[in-house]
Amino acid sequence: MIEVKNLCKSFTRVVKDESCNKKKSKSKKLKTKKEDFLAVNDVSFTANKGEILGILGPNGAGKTTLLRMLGGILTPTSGDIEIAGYDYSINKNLAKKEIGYLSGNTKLYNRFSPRELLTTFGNLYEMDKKDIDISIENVVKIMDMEKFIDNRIENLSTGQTQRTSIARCLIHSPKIYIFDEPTLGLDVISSKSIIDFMKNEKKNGKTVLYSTHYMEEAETLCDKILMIHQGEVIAYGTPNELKNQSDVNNLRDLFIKLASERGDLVEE
Ligand SMILES: Nc1ncnc2c1ncn2[C@@H]1O[C@H](COP(=O)(O)OP(=O)(O)OP(=O)(O)O)[C@@H](O)[C@H]1O
Repeated sequence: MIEVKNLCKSFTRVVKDESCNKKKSKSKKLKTKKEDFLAVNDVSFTANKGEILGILGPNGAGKTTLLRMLGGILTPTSGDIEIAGYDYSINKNLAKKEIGYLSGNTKLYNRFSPRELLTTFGNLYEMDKKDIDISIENVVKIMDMEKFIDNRIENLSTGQTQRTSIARCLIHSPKIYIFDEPTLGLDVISSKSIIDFMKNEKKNGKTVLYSTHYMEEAETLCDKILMIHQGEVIAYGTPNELKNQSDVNNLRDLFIKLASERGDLVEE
């Protein structure tokens, strides 16, 4: 289970300093200043055992920042995270062992084969050799990797590479999966194997958190949806609850409606 309360992350960014640039100055150099902004603003939700929670939002909404905090890669500015019963602020390392985290830009070692990669990660998780071999056999079946398990990663297709990335997250049998856009850019067959995997793991009582731009995919797959926009939660509930509350036919229409109500969609 994942429980997140009032999570915030602020970054500092460099912006144009309008007050200086308006003044007449001999220097043509653009004046800039540093400014804090909230990429994730007061986000709270719960994802239970056997649930798939979809995180939806447009580019720059804060999905990756949120998932990176949950994956232990970024430290929150404020708020609380509990993962599989571990409070992140106290037991971060124990919590991280329960997570399989797939980032949007995971880089694999090109000269390794998937088998070598999985063995390396099994060793990093301090698994016994016997357990690593059993786990690889299992993961290869789940992700349908028999045909390419001993090929060099640099020679794999995009779908095969993505399946290898996901296999890397499974090797230590985590209770929780955090996947950042796992189906991005994949053909229907590769997407289907990843979606089937998520459905199966849900049946096995795992918690799956995944971000996507594909609203139709999330609508059919997810038990709950967290829609975020400019770092804030704009909708949270089951797909049916959300559609009924706003009297729309699908999540895409819901997003457009909510963003327009906030004045964030401009007609061309
Ligand atoms: N390390 C950083 N420093 C400064 N700003 C950052 C940093 N990481 C992300 N941001 C900013 O935070 C905001 C949220 O970015 P984030 O990558 O979380 O969005 P996203 O929803 O994952 O977008 P996409 O769908 O395009 O991947 C953006 O404005 C981004 O530019």
